[in-house]
Amino acid sequence: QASSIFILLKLKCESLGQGSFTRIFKGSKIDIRDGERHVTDVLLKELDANHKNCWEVRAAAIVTHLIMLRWSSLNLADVMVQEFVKFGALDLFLKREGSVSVSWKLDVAKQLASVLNFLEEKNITHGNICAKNLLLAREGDASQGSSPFIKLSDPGINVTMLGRDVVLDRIPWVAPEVLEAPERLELECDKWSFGATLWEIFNGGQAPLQGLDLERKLQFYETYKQLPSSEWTELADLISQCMNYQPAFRPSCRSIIRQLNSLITSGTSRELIAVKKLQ
Ligand SMILES: N#Cc1ccc(Nc2nc(N)cc(-n3cnc(CCO)c3)n2)cc1
Repeated sequence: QASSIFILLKLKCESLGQGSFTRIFKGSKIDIRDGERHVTDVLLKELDANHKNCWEVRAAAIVTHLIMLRWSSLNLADVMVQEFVKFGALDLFLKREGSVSVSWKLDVAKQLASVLNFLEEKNITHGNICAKNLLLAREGDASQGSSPFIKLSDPGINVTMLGRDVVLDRIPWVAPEVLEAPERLELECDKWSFGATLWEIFNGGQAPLQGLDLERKLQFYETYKQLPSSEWTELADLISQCMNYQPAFRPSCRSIIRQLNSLITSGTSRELIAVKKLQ
C-alpha cells in the first residue's frame, strides 16, 4: 500500500523570492513505501488570497494518500508543489554569483533557445520567459568540466488574466503587441522575452529598466526604445533582433541558436584574448 505523507514545513524563506501573486516555500515530502522513508525536497507555490480563483491548479494525483500534516494554514487547493530545483531562480543566482564566464552564460542562453525551439515546434507559447523563471538545476563548474543545467519554470497566471498594471510592470519582458491585446499572445512574444532575458544574463541578473515607474515603462514602448546595448556588438545585435517591435521580423529559434553558436566561438576566443592581455 503506497502512501505518502506530506510534511509541509512552511519555513518562510524570504530568500526564495516570489512570483507575481505567489509566495514560495521550501518543504519536504516524505514517502513511506514498504517501511522505507524517502525524503524529497519540494517547493511550494502558494497563491495569495485574492488570486485563488484564477489559478488553474491541476490536481496532480501523484500520491495515493495525501495526508498533509499541516504546520500552517496551507490547504492543498491553493498550493502547487514543484520539484525543488537546487540552485533556484537564475536572476538571484547571477546577483549572488557576480561573475560567471561568457561561455557559461552562452551555454544557459543556448539551453533556453532550445527550450523555445521545442515549444515552437509544438506551437506552445510560454508567455512569461524571464531569468526569474529559469531555474538552475546544476551550477556547472568549468574546472570540473561540468556545465550548467537550467529548467524553465511554469508561466504562472496567464497574462490574459492579469491586470494592466501587472502587464505594464512586465515591461520589457512582455512583448509590446501583448500590451494592446493580451489574447494575441503568440510564439513571437516569447522571442521578444528571450531578448530581454539574454540582456539579464549578460547584465549580472539585474532587471532591465529597474526603477522605472509604469508611466516611463509605457513610454519606453511608445517611443520604440531599445535596452542599453552591450559593447559586444554581435550580442547586442541578437538582443535587438529578438526585441524587434514588428513580431514577424523577430528571428526564428533556429536562427537564434545559429547566432548563439557563432557567439560561442567568437565569445570564447574573445575571452582567451582578454585573459592573455591580463597575463
Ligand atoms: N537560495 C536559494 C534557493 C532558492 C530556491 C531554490 N529552488 C527553487 N525550486 C523551484 N522549483 C522554484 C524556485 N523558485 C525560485 N523563485 C521562484 C519564483 C519565480 O518562479 C521559483 N526555487 C533553490 C535554492
